[in-house]
Amino acid sequence: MRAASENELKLKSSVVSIGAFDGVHRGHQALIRQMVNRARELGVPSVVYTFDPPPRAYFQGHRVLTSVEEKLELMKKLNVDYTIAARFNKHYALRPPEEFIKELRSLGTKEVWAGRDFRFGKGQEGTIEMLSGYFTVNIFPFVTCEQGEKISSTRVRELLKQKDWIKINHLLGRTSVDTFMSK
Ligand SMILES: Cc1cc2nc3c(=O)[nH]c(=O)nc-3n(C[C@H](O)[C@H](O)[C@H](O)COP(=O)(O)O)c2cc1C
Ligand SMILES: Nc1ncnc2c1ncn2[C@@H]1O[C@H](COP(=O)(O)OP(=O)(O)OP(=O)(O)O)[C@@H](O)[C@H]1O
Repeated sequence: MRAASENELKLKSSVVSIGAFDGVHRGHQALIRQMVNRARELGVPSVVYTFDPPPRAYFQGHRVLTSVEEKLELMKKLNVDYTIAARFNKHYALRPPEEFIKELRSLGTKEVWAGRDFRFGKGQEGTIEMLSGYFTVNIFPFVTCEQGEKISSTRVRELLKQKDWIKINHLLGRTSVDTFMSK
């Protein structure tokens, strides 16, 4: 797997998932596995397009669950071919959805895999509907925990405040104490 900044990577074809993926929790993992399987099926590279820092950390000062280095490692374990970690700053956040779509086209994007709440571009103006005008967009169903609640980075952050390691590990699908104890 290779890491790249935005605009550097050009591909003839690919299947792509885009998101903050902070925590790389079980919901993210399931979505990415599905995207990787689909890329294999089509015989094209799989791409995760993520952000450093996560947009919520940038705008709302939320605690970052996964460093960019750890995220790259986790994507490698999920057999992702390319992970793009775009530097999310003032300039980047102002990019209109059309510009982001242009960038996705330069990745030869054949299919996008995302959850139904996915938004992108300046002021979150970009929608799944807009994306569907350019690419085949597949909506992946939300993975929930036993209580039926959607697994989310937000939920992991809440549990972190309560130091509920058992639930955190359950939502992440891995042991996390070492990672978070040091922060
Ligand atoms: C080019 C670009 C510009 C963005 N600008 C904003 C913004 O102005 N405000 C905002 O809240 N989020 C912005 N975002 C972040 C998205 O709303 C969203 O968090 C991101 O696409 C990741 O999706 P996810 O939240 O489902 O992980 C931007 C994303 C992209 C790709
Ligand atoms: N539980 C889940 N099951 C399947 N897909 C998910 C799940 N949670 C998020 N996704 C998808 O993963 C991508 C990245 O999502 P994102 O990083 O915003 O995760 P999140 O857990 O919803 O974060 P936050 O709680 O900060 O909003 C999006 O396409 C989103 O729809």
